[in-house]
This record gives sequence, structure tokens and C-alpha cells, in this order.
Amino acid sequence: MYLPLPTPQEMAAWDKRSMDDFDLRPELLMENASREAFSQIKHRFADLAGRSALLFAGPGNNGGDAFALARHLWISGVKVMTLHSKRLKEYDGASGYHLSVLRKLEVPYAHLSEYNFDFIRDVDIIVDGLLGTGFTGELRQDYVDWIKSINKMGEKAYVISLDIPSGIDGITGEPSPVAVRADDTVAFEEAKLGLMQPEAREYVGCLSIKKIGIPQSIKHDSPPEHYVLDVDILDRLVIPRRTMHKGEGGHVLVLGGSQALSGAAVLTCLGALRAGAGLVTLACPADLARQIRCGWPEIMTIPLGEGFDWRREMFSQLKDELPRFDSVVVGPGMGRDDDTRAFFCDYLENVHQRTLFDADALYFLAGDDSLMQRISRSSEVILTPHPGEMARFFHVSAAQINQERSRFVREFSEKYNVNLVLKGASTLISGVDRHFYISPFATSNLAVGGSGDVLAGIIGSLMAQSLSTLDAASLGVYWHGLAGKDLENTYPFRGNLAREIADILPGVLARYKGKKVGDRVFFFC
Ligand SMILES: NC(=O)C1=CN([C@@H]2O[C@H](COP(=O)(O)OP(=O)(O)OC[C@H]3O[C@@H](n4cnc5c(N)ncnc54)[C@H](OP(=O)(O)O)[C@@H]3O)[C@@H](O)[C@H]2O)[C@@H](O)CC1
Ligand SMILES: [K+]
Repeated sequence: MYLPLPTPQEMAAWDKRSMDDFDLRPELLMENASREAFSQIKHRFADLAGRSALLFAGPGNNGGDAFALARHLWISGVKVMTLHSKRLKEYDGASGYHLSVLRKLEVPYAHLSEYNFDFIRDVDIIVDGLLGTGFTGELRQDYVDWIKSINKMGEKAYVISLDIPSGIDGITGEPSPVAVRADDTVAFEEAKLGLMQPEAREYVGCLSIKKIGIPQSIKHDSPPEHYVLDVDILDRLVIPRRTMHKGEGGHVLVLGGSQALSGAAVLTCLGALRAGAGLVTLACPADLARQIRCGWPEIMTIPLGEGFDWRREMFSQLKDELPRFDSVVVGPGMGRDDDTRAFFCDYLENVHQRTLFDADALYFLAGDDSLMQRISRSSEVILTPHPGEMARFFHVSAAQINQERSRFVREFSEKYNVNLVLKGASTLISGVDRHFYISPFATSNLAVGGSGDVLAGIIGSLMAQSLSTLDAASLGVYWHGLAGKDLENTYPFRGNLAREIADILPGVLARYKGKKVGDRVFFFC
């Protein structure tokens, strides 16, 4: 359901405890790592004998992984050349051990700085073992040059990165300033946080996670802060009983819509219905409700007051009805004028405990900290801003939010302690459980007006179906992402409508629920 995403520091701590507490030798972990990478290469090349491989071995243990892998390739009849970044006598520890075995086998090697890439004709396999989780800061110039050489040769050759493409920051996922573009990345034990950031996406290729023998108890005792959502989160949705009645599907109330933006509220209702809510009611100004009722018979309405505009006094009409709903989504297309704000403030005085705040509700909340104080520290509410909406809370630009998504999400969570979904490529969720959950999906098919409204409806629907708010957010984000990913097949150049995201929800659930994907991170290819 959630795969751990350790930072390089968290990974190093696990590594150290494996040695200190369990006497697991680093040579052994390195051997396991290299065997996993080797089996990935065998998976790609049916017949390895006679192939050629160029292995780049950096100064640390990532380089040691490459030395051990060179041995497996050599024994399988591959023509191997191992290129090392520092002088042979400087390698010690586990890397030194695997290098010494390699030398006894008389596997060819050369110092990277003395090697002339112009002599390379065709090479089948390039192994990137330059830098792993010990990489920090900006690449030194010699590494920039080596990485560029790998990428140039990689236009024709197969490139496999060990643990993480060299040059990718293990936390932010950014190339610093360049990085290896891999066909495959084999992450050892767990995927590192940086691998799941959108910035790393075009470098990682197909990502697989291979266990190398770190004891479970270590990971259990020191869990990481970040996780990536996995396909089996769909198992949270059970096959409905044949005899169920619509009341058991949950009843969602949507508060939204205005004359200019009635579509947003409709899309939220549609998202909720397609995500299985038994009943969906839209409460909005009376004339708007009448219009919407004509085109959407599945959506029930509560016409408030009269006309098309929100008014404070409309809330008194709604107040006593609130308890009959299982969840409330407030904000889509609601508008931002003072009367709407007054209505919203009255709603906050009587807030339904399971409320999702989106769109214009976030605008009001971001503009007045006293409003945020009314909902802070509630585990049942959730906010679903896009970067622009998040930016208002911090008085920064959307671009600044995108540059440091994790930091802003962390600050927000620490200040208000509510569940938060920061939308965008690789949507980030922070829960009141103090963990962070990342969506594996980054697809342009979700970058369309109304997509966020649909997501609000999906999460609202799941909240009404008795999932915890955090589970509803995680499952909703995954399901929405899956639908977007699926739309790539039909609309590789985009052009899908937001309503189509909603419409295919039941179908993608039926197709992907229960799907086994082995060690591979689903769709991360
Ligand atoms: N976790 C585990 O259980 C297991 C982990 N394993 C493997 O170990 C890897 C982590 O190994 P690690 O810690 O030795 O780090 P790693 O990235 O190889 O090298 C760090 C060196 O890089 C250099 N360097 C740093 N920044 C730089 C820069 N900006 N520009 C240029 N150079 C820079 C710097 O060296 P310097 O040249 O400065 O002395 C630094 O010392 C991990 O990813 C996995 O593959 C497996 O063996 C199985 C068990
Ligand atoms: K690497």
C-alpha cells in the first residue's frame, strides 16, 4: 500500500545498524545488490555471452557495487571494461574487497581520467556505478564530463543505474546539474526519496526495487518519513455487497458553484458519484441549482435562498441539514466575493467534522489565519491546494512552492496539523500521522481544468464511505492518477476532458485492482 522512501541519511542509518546490530558485512550487502542488478540485466539480454559492457565505478560503495557486478558479467562471458574514478590502492572496505577479486580474475580495468572514450565503438551495456546515496551538492567537473559521456553512449547502448542515476539528488530528485539517463534503475532495498520526485522522472527509466537483506526489524524500528503510494492501495475498496442500499455508499454534500463557475461543482459531484458515493447533493444558490438540476438528474440539489449569488443568511437553511451527510466538499467554483466569504465563515462556525476544503474555500482560508485556526488540529478535515493555492498561505509564488514542495508541506503540517494534499506532478500528501505520501503518477492528462474538482469529489466520496480521511486522500490521489495514466493510452497528446477522468474511474479500478507488479514500481517506466 505504501512503499518506504528513505532519504540517503535514513538509508545510511539502516545500513549502519545492519552492521552494528546484526553483523551483516557490507561485502555481503554489496554482493546482494550486484546480483540484483545482474538479474535485471539478464532480464533485458536473453544471451549475455559475447556482449560488451562498460562499467563506471565511482569512489564509494556505489562503485563497489559496480566492481561486484563486473565479476558477474565477466563470469557470464561478457567483454567487460571497468573504469574506476580513483586510484586502485585508494579503494578500501567492501569496495576494495570486490575490486581485489576482480583483479585476481584479471578483468580489464582503467582509470577514468586516463580513458579515452573516442576509442569506444559500440558497447551493449553501460553500468552507472559512479555515485549513489553518498552524493551531495553539485557534481565536480570530471563527473559532469563522465556523465555526459555515459548519456552520449547511452543513445545507442542500454544504461543501468545502480541505486540511483548518478547526479540525481537523493532528496530533491534534481540533476545537479546533469545526471545519467538510465533505461533501468535498480534501487537497493528501497527506492530513495529523490527517485520519486518529478524532477528525477526522465532520468530513472524503469525503476525496480530489489531487497538486499536489510533486516525488517531495523526498518520497523526506524521508519522513514516518506512513502510512495502503491497499487495495492486499491484493495482498500472492497467489492460491494449485492444487497447494499444506496445509503451505505455514503452521502456527500458539495457546497460550491457560482454563475460563472457552475461546472466546477458539477465535476466534483461527478467525481463523487463515479467514486461510488451512494448519494450526492449539491447545495448552491437557488437559480443555479435549478439550472444544474436540468442537465444532471443524478445530482440532488438543495436550492439556497434565491438568485445566483451566495448570501450569509443561506447558511441558516443548511445548518440543521448538515448532520445527515457523511462528508462535505466545500469550495469548487464557489466564487470569492464578500457575501460568499460570509457564508463560508458561518459554515466554519458549524463545520462538518469530515470536510474537504478546495478551491475558493482555500482562498478564504489562506487570507485569514483566524479561519485556519478553527479547523487546525482536526484529523478529519483535509485541504487540497494546487501550488497556486498553497502559495497564498505562504505569500510566495507557485513556482517557489514547486521548487520546495516538501518543505512547504512540512511547514504547513507543523503549523496546522491537518491532512493536506498538494496537487501537481507527483502529488504530495501529508497526514496528521506526520508522514508524507507521494503519488507515483506524473501525467499531463491530469493537467486540465476541472481535474482538481474531480479529485475533490473522489476524496469526498471515499470520506463518506467510512475510510479515514488520510486513507481517503491517499486512495483518491492514487485512483485519480491511475485514471490520468490510463487516459495517456487513448489521448497521448492530451485533449481529454476532466469529466472523462471521472467517467473512467470505475473501469480503471476494475482493471488494476489486484494487479501484481512484482518489484517494479507500477507505471514508473
Ligand atoms: N545502504 C546499503 O545498505 C548499501 C549501499 N550500497 C551502495 O552504496 C551506496 C552508498 O555508498 P557511499 O555512502 O559510499 O556513497 P557513494 O555515493 O557511492 O559515494 C560517495 C562519494 O562520492 C563522492 N562525491 C560526493 N559528492 C560528490 C560530488 N558532488 N561530486 C563528485 N563526487 C562526489 C565522494 O567521494 P570523494 O571523491 O569526494 O572522496 C563521496 O565519498 C549506495 O547508493 C549503494 O549503491 C550497496 O553497496 C549495498 C549496501
Ligand atoms: K549510480
